[in-house]
Amino acid sequence: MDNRADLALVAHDGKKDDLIAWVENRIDRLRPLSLIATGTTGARIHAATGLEVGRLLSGPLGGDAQLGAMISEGRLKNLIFFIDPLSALPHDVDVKSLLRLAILYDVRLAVNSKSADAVLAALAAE
Ligand SMILES: O=C(CO)COP(=O)(O)O
Repeated sequence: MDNRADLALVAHDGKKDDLIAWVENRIDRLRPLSLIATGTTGARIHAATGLEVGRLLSGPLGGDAQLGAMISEGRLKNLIFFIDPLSALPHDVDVKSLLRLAILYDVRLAVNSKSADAVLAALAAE
C-alpha cells in the first residue's frame, strides 16, 4: 500500500465508544482530512458517523503493524490511538511496536481525548 493519510484513528475495544464520541463532536474538522483506521475502529466510526475512513486490517490481525509501516515510510504523521489501560491484549507486542515507531519518527501522537484535541489543533494549524 503506498497511500498517505493525514490522520490515523485507532481504539481498543474498551475505548471505541470514547473515540466515536470524540469523532462525532469534531466531525466538521475531521471531514476534510484523509483518515485511516484499523479495521474494526474504522468500521465502527463509519457506521456511527458516515465519515469516510480508509480501513486497514484489524489491529490484532496486523493493522497496528500496517500503521507502523506507514509511519516508517513517511506516509503517516499523526496518530490518535485510544489505548485501553485496563485490558490485556493478545497483540501487545504490535501495540508496543506501533508506539515505538511513532516515537522514533516523531509522529504527533495522542492516546486519549485531551491529547487528541491537541493533535487535531496542530494538524488544523498546518
Ligand atoms: O487493536 C487495535 C489496536 O491495537 C485496534 O484494532 P481494531 O480497530 O481492528 O479493533
